[in-house]
Amino acid sequence: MSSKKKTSEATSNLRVAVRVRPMNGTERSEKCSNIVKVDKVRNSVDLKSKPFGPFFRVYDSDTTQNEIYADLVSSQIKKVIAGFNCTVFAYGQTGTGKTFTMEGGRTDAKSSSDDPTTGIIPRAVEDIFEQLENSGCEEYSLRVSYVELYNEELFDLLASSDCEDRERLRIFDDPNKKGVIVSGVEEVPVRNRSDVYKLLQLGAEKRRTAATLMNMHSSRSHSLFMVNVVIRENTNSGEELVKQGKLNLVDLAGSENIGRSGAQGNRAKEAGSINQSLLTLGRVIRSLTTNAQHVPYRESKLTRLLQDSLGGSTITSLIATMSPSSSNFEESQSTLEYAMRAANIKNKPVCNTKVSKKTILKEYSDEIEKLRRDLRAAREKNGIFISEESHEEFQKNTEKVVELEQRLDCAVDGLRKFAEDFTHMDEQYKKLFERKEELEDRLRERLRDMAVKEKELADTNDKLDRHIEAIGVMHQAALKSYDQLLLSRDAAEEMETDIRAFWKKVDEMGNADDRNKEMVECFVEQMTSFVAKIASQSEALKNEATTKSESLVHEMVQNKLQIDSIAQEINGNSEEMQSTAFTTFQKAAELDKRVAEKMTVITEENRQKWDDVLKSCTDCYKAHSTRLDEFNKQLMDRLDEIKKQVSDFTEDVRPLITEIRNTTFDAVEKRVESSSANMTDVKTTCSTMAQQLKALLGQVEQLSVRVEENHEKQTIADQNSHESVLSALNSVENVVQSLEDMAEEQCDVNEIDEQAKSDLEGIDLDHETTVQEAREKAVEKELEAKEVMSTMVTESEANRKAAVKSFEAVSTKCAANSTLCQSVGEVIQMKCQESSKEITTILTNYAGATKADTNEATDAAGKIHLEYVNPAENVPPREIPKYTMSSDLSAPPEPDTLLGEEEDVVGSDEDELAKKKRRVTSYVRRDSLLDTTNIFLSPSTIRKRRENPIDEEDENIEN
Ligand SMILES: Nc1ncnc2c1ncn2[C@@H]1O[C@H](COP(=O)(O)OP(=O)(O)OP(=O)(O)O)[C@@H](O)[C@H]1O
Repeated sequence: MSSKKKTSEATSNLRVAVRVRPMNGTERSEKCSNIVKVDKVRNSVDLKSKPFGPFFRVYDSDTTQNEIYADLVSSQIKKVIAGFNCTVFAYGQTGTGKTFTMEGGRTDAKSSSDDPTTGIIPRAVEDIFEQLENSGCEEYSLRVSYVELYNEELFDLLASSDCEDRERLRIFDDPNKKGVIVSGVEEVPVRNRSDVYKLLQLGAEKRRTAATLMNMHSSRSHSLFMVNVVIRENTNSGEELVKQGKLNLVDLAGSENIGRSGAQGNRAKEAGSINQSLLTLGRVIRSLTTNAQHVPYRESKLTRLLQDSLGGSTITSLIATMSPSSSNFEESQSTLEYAMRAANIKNKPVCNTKVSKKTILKEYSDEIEKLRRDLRAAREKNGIFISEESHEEFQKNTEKVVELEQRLDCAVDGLRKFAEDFTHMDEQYKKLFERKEELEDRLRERLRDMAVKEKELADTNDKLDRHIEAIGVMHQAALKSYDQLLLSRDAAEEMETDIRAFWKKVDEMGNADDRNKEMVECFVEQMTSFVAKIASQSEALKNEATTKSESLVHEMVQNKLQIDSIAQEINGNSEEMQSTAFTTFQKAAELDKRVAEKMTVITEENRQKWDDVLKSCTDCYKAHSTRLDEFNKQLMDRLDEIKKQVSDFTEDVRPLITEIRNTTFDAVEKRVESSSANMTDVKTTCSTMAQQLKALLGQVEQLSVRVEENHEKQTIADQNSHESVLSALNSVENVVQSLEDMAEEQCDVNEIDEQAKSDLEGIDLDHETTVQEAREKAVEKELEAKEVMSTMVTESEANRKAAVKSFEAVSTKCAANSTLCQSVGEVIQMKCQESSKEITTILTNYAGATKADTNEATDAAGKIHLEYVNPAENVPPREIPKYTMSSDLSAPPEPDTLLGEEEDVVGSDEDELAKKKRRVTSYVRRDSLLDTTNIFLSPSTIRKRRENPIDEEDENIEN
């Protein structure tokens, strides 16, 4: 009611979410591209890479209806139940999914579980019911109203009247609140979930839709679905408090480009009206976000209806829907800008406080009374308007009367609804009370039952205590028996073990005796055969040894004879070697001597010849040089003479110059001829000298070959002198050659003659020096050769003497060895004969002794008589002694005697007790009987059986 006090929360921004629907068939067929990217991390949307946001939430085309509801709306339902007013509205371009988001995909759905495309409105109502039930709230009332705003006219979608004559609804400002009152709207009570689906279907049928180019079922109006929740609480003082919350779910008509949507006629008018109201909404949003002084709520009915949701005390969420397609770029951009702006709107949510029933009734009656008064006054006022001028005022007053009447109707209607709600909640309370009574009766009955059961339980506990006591006594007795049995059984076990060991030993001894007897018999047999074998083997050995020793002696005699002959041979050989060596050494000495002498002679001859050759060579060169000098001199004289004649002629007879020239030419020719002749002589002489030198060279080579053949050692020593001789001869040859060359050259030029002469002189000089050096080297080498020879002769003499000495020593040793061979051979022969005799004697003795031994062993083996005593004879029979039996042990007390009489037990309790009794009995029996009869069970087996659950034992016994 108007006078309800409210508690406020902190300021909060409008919660704006953006939802992008999937591409539709038209967009896909037109091959439009996706220009929208949803960033769920940053809660922003990129449109053609331009970012918008951040928003409260962003949902891509894959997001389900359920996800959006759970994420965005569910929390608001809690607030509604807590007493807040909440609004969720969808805004966006036509065909982008506002109706799909708010209402869902199907109109015939029966519940959200039946259809996953179910929208926010049905889910919200379902959720309200669920949350009310879960919160344990028993007294509540839900009313829904559903209106549409079409062409700036408000119509009730739940009114019973037909489509055509639907009554327009009026809106009044609520003087006490920031909102409006919709006069005459149906507020249909909803008692369960399915009611909502029916109402939605009814509303959807009435809502104005039409096919446009953008949407086959385009909503041509804005729709507002309102849920009013009234909750009653009863205080301890018996006061009734009422709490109210309201949920507005708004599906706006889509903003549209009339050109693109193809709207014409009525459709174009609708679109214009839709765009107009959306424009006003935009202006309101802008004013709210720019802190403008005036907010134009009153400019459209839409903004009047949403006044409290925009900048008021309502908790508001806006879902901006958009297409991903490039074809809707501009509309999408405008939607996102709109959403960005709306996100800045600040609301101050206020919680409606709980008001008592009395207060509400008083408020209603006060308001109705006031309205009646006002109405009366207005009607009375109408009665006094008589003049024409006051007609306008009359008109105004009439309107006021009508408004007051409607307000009064509203207030009365409100009171009626309140009374209805209360009646409904009273009914709920009555039902609750009845249920409570019923529950209390049941509780009392249960308590009575419980008292009886407690008594029975106490009795049973007593019995159980006695049972437990009895079981304890039996258990002690059984334990005692068990301990006794264990002791007896341990003793018996020990004895049994001893007896078994004894019998085992007796058996083992018998077996061992059998085996020993067999072994001794076998041994005697083996010994006998062994002795016989030994005897025969020793006889054979004796015979074989005799044969072998005789053959050995024979072989030794042969060997001795061979050694004798070898010794004699050594003797002969040593003598022969001695004489041969002597002769050889003598020959070698002589040879050495002869070689030395011969070498000396050859060397001497060689030197002599070499000297002669060199001397003749020197002489020859000297003579040649002299003759060359003379020739040169003659040549020069004659040239001087010619020169003189030529100069005389030139001076005396110039006209005869030609003749003189000819004469001179002739003279020159002659001189050249004579020079040629001289040259030929010189050449001949030179070639003769060369031949002589070559012959000498041949002799020298022969000599050197001989020297090489005679003595190899001398060759090494002479090698150096031979090489020097060869080099000297080479240089002589070179000189001869150069002399020949020079002689030829001299024919042409006097200067060359001069040069040749001086060269020749130089060569002569060199030659002499070389010859002299060669001579000196030859003398040196000869001395060296002689020295080597004498050293060699001395060494060979010494060697020879040493060799003779060693030969003598060797031959002496050979003779001694030969003698030793002979004597050793004789000793071997003698020893062999002796050994042979001894071996024969030993073997004879051994054979005799072996025979005696074997006879003795055979006798001894024959004398062995084995005695066999059976250990199993004369021993007590194999019987296990008898041990203490269960009858000798003190029997455990019977459980019946311990438990006493059970006459007072009846019915099923008797069965129960009998069962327990049986279990105890079986337990005792099992412990006493099983343990005593199976005396040879191992302690671990018995322990295991004791530890088995009684029920299992029971089963075994019963089986
Ligand atoms: N998220 C979605 N997933 C699947 N289909 C969708 C989705 N959103 C919208 N649609 C489909 O797109 C079509 C248009 O959606 P809807 O009628 O809800 O748009 P609108 O915004 O209410 O349009 P108008 O403003 O013209 O009434 C429908 O067929 C609907 O089923």
